[in-house]
Amino acid sequence: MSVISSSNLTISLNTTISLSWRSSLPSRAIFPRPKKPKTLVVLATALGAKPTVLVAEKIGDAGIQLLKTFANVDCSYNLSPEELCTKISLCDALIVRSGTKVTREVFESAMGRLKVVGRAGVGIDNVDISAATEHGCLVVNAPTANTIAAAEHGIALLTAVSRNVAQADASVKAGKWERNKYVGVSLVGKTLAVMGFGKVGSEVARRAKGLGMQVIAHDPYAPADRARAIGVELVSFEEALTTADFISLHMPLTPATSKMFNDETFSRVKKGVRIINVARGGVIDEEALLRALDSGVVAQAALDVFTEEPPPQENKLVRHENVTVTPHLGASTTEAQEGVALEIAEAVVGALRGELAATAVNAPMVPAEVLLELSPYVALTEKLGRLAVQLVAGGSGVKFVKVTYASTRGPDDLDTRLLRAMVTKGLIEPVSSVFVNLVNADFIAKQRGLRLTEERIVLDGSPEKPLEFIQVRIANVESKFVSAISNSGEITVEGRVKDGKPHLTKVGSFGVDVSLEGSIVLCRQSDQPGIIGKVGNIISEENVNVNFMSVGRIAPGKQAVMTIGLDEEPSRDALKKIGEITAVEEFVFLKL
Ligand SMILES: NC(=O)C1=CN([C@@H]2O[C@H](COP(=O)(O)OP(=O)(O)OC[C@H]3O[C@@H](n4cnc5c(N)ncnc54)[C@H](O)[C@@H]3O)[C@@H](O)[C@H]2O)C=CC1
Ligand SMILES: O=C(O)C(=O)COP(=O)(O)O
Repeated sequence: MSVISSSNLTISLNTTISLSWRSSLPSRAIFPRPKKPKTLVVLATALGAKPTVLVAEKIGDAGIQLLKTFANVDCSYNLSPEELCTKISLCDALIVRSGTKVTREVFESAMGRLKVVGRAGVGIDNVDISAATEHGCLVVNAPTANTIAAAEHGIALLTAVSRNVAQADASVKAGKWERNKYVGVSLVGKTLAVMGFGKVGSEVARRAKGLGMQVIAHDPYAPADRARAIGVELVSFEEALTTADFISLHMPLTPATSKMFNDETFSRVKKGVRIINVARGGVIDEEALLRALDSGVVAQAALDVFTEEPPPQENKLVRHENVTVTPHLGASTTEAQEGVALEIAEAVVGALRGELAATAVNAPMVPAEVLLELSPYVALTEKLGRLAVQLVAGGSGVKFVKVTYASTRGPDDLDTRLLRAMVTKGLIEPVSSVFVNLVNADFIAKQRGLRLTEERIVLDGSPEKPLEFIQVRIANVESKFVSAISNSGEITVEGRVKDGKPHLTKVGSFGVDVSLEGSIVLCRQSDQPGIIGKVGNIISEENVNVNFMSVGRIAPGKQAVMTIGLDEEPSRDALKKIGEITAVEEFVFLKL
């Protein structure tokens, strides 16, 4: 049975697919690893006890209510870094805004339990994404619900600086009446440079045009047609700097944008420019801005965000008479906060349920339809990885793995990121204590020096099924089952999906056919009558059920490989007896 709720991508399948759980969970894990049916999960399998979500900063009530329908919700605000690290090992998810630093220490302190960090907002510069990825923790954000609020705040600051609203307000409240001092500048006909033409930047541009401004934008990644559609010209950084009367910042804080506005940039701006920053404090070198304000190069600045928040008391920018400040209020409207809270609660609950989050920051997004179609192949790839690595003789390290996908579909119609992650999971988990999921698969592979390359074979035929067969090959190793080495000198296993179930269809150069469930015995014997009966007897004496059996031979009377699928694990004694059958040349027992 498969269930899909199209609205938010809930998928339940009878197949055994887990992108995150190890076969043996630590006892503190709150979700028991389910038997059947299993759920296609990325991060967790929500059966049994409720997960725990720590909400470390205030979010809208609608989000909290939604979280409570699925999880135990611990709203603990103003935690010190130490308190957060202490609490986190008891939590499956953490929700923060911009005020909490989710550092490497937080992920380390979580000791594997933290499955998802939800950033209730856009900027994820307060979350150590590399550390999250390395720990297999998904990071999701809420990228759309506060766009308008941030754009409106940008416009509020733009109009406030142009008319000295904040300064004049303070002056009147101080008992003064300084009409000549606070003469402003008009916006109409002035040039506004929007730096960062994304969601917020384009909404600011749209509104500024309504105020009669000439709007230009600089954004190396923005599509020109989107700008054209709202009458905005995309220009170079240089042109934006040198022609703008007002500059409004709307790019993310990244290593590339850090201190993008510095002494050198300020030396190129039009004298008397006014700067609005509702993005991130770190995109401006604050000391350089102070110098530019003092020299009159920058006439005024309006800042909602600061390098350090809250800024220290003695911060000269905050106290500067030509600077208008607000305490990171861009997203703070009632409407935006309700929207953000719902957006992040849905993303976090979805992730805990095992859905692939649409707002994932550190994992590839795989659409629901693709996920459903690929699910049996996801199981197949993990199992092929598991089998292949168990065929490696002790002592030989796995470094070079090739995965071949044979499909009638063109490479653009086949997204293999999920399959690749699952091969990595299958290869690494049986021989280590790490757990691998879609988030950390590439990182873990790299860390272990595992080079996994992918290859496509494009077959003729109708592209109804996504894949015909998948082959996993391990090069430069010895095998404990010599017959698993194909003519190319690599351990080779190949599988297909038959009736929705993963099957092993080739080992080395031998064609086999066994359903990949339970465990299997691979056995090479000289092809002669009676062997199947002898092996079958030994297994049945153990009361172990044989679920599948196939024999593939090179030629009559020569060698054959028998593949036996077993529901339970036979005793060592039984395995020894199989090895003692005279015609059996080699055999291996593999757990799936
Ligand atoms: N003050 C506040 O409360 C809020 C602040 N923000 C901040 O506003 C910023 C923008 O948010 P969104 O528009 O939602 O993000 P977005 O991702 O939609 O847009 C960011 C744009 O910046 C562009 N960009 C990246 N590097 C650039 C560079 N070197 N030069 C110019 N453009 C560059 C990107 O191409 C993208 O189009 C983020 O930093 C976010 O954290 C967002 C919401 C509220
Ligand atoms: O969404 C963003 O990037 C913001 O800066 C909003 O931050 P906040 O959630 O208000 O702390």
